[in-house]
Amino acid sequence: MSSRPATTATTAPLRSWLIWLTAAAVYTFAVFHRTSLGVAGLDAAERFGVGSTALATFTVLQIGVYAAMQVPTGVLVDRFGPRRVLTVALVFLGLGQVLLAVAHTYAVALVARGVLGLGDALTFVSVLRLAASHFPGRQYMLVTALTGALGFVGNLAATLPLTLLLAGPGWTPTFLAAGLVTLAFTAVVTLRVRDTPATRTAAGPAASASDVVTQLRTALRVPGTRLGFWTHFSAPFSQNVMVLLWGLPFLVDGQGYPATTASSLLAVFVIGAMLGGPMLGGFVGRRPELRMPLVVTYLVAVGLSWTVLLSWPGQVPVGVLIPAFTVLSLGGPFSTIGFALARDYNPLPRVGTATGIVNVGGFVATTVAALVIGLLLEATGGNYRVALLTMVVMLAFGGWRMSVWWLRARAAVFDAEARGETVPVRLRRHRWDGPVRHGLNRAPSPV
Ligand SMILES: N[C@@H](Cc1c[nH]cn1)C(=O)NCC(=O)O
Repeated sequence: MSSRPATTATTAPLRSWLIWLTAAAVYTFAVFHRTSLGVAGLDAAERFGVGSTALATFTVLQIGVYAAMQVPTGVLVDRFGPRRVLTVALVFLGLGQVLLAVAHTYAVALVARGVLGLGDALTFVSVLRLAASHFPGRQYMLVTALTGALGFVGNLAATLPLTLLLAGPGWTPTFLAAGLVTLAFTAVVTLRVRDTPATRTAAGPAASASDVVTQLRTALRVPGTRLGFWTHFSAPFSQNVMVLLWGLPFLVDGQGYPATTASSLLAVFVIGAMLGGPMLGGFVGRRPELRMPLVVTYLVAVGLSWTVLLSWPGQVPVGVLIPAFTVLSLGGPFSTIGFALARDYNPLPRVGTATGIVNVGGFVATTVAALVIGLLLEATGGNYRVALLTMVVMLAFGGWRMSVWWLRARAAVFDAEARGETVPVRLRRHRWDGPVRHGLNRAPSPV
């Protein structure tokens, strides 16, 4: 039932690290472009003569394109190899940003952000698929976490540096330069990136529509893929919703903090994830048998954090907000355990597809939570205590589904062991695991 890695080494050579770094730089570009409207929002409103609803449409379009493209991206990356998909991603990202640079109407800008969103959607899963070929299982978690941390570099570049560029050279030169640099990076990826240590391009066989459906179904039938999906669903949405949308209004309107204090408090989310991700990745890579108990403990800590935040009488003090936000900031890093599960329980030619499925989880949860909170705020006249209860309900739902698939994934591992198959992680049997059921929970044979 285990995956068959392209590498059998216990640690990856320096060359693989350099190849991964080049691929991960594409993700840094993607996050820069993804988050660039954060500080350019007011300029965009003025340039295109639009209001806040039109601006929000940019974000909705982007998230929509991203979520819709995750499973196709996984399939494409298994079929054509990560190097080719990353090259196409850069072309979309660059063209989208160039189009935005010269756009003078809202309609053209919307098309530009859609094209850019397409490039963004192709990136993360491709980088992870490449990492799965270059790194052994015990290093994969660390590499995934480091990839996430490099995304934050793009995020940071899209804050103060971008603000200064927009205030100096202005909209067109800034976005034109960003787009052209991105397009130029296609040469670096084409020349430097190799899909596996042994081959430049690791493409799968030509596949008909029914082959693709079978590949998807097979990946979905693996309990480890489902467990990865629900882990990625449950862990990151609290962090995402706070950073992307409701963190600032909660602190300013709900808690009465000045906007400057609120912005500084939100920096905890970036710092926590950047530092916590690699630490968690390094530890879980060495002790993979502890990853699910750690996720469960983490979700309980998130539940407790929300309980404290939402039940505090009056304004929640900064001394309470910082530790609570630190806990929530680890949602992104913990969600990457979902990708490690996809990699461990699927054979290499299917890891892209499984990773795409897992990556949908967090984005579905984030979108649903953000929308429901907005609706509840409107319905209650701005009562954040009630609206943010959505987080607790979503957490309980995700935690329940995750527990169900955790038990099923464990049962599949014990059954595979009983059949004499190698398993990615040796688990200790507990009473709540029930008896071994030979022949049941049989994981699909590796393709
Ligand atoms: N959960 C994030 C990755 C991450 C790691 N550390 C913090 N965040 C994720 O799934 N990202 C996908 C993407 O395209 O950004």
